[in-house]
Amino acid sequence: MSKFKKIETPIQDLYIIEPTVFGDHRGFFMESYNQREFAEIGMDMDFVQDNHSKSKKGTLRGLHFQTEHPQGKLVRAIKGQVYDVAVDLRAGSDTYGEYFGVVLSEENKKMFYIPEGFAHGFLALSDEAEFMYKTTDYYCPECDGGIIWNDNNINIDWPLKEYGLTEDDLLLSDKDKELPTLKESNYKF
Ligand SMILES: Cc1cn([C@H]2C[C@H](O)[C@@H](COP(=O)(O)OP(=O)(O)O[C@H]3O[C@@H](C)C(=O)[C@@H](O)[C@H]3O)O2)c(=O)[nH]c1=O
Repeated sequence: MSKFKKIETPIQDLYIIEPTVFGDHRGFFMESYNQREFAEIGMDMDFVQDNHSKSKKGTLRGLHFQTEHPQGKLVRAIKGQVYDVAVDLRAGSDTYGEYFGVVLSEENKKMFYIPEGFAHGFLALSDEAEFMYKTTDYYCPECDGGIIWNDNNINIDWPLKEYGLTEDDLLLSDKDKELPTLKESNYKF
């Protein structure tokens, strides 16, 4: 049996992955990725890049995708917690324009697999949040695509109030403040 548990979400091909955590008097050990064990649960992809970012509470990064060289992403929080969101942008998908969000934290150790064809973003919920992820294709700055975080039609229920945040507290990059709505961009993979 695989060391990784694959949990379905309401959106096809979008999965939460739970690792097996071995705790003892020293702390814990877990495999955060194992190609063979992932293949056992039907997740047979090749990762080529690992990323690590640190964010202050209220930082919102997203919603991002690459138009060419789309990236599948295996994401997790290694410090603090984030609300992580994927938006389905696959042409012909029954759930096109719909999102699914999940809290990923240092404590719950959940991972989220976001396949190619989705926009991705997250909100840092703890004073500091460190985020690590693997990607199936390389970073391509000239392929940058994105959708604005508060798109009315996608209507993401970002958990601001629950974490003592207001919209005024949000920290966004200049680039992310200027992203179009899904309607404006009409992007489909
Ligand atoms: C994403 C990325 C950025 N960079 C550089 C470019 C820039 O100078 C600096 C910060 O880049 P950004 O502002 O785009 O970083 P950020 O806003 O954290 O972008 C990331 O957001 C999350 C939600 C994702 O899903 C990722 O795929 C990626 O788009 O890091 C790389 O060198 N390699 C990379 O893979």
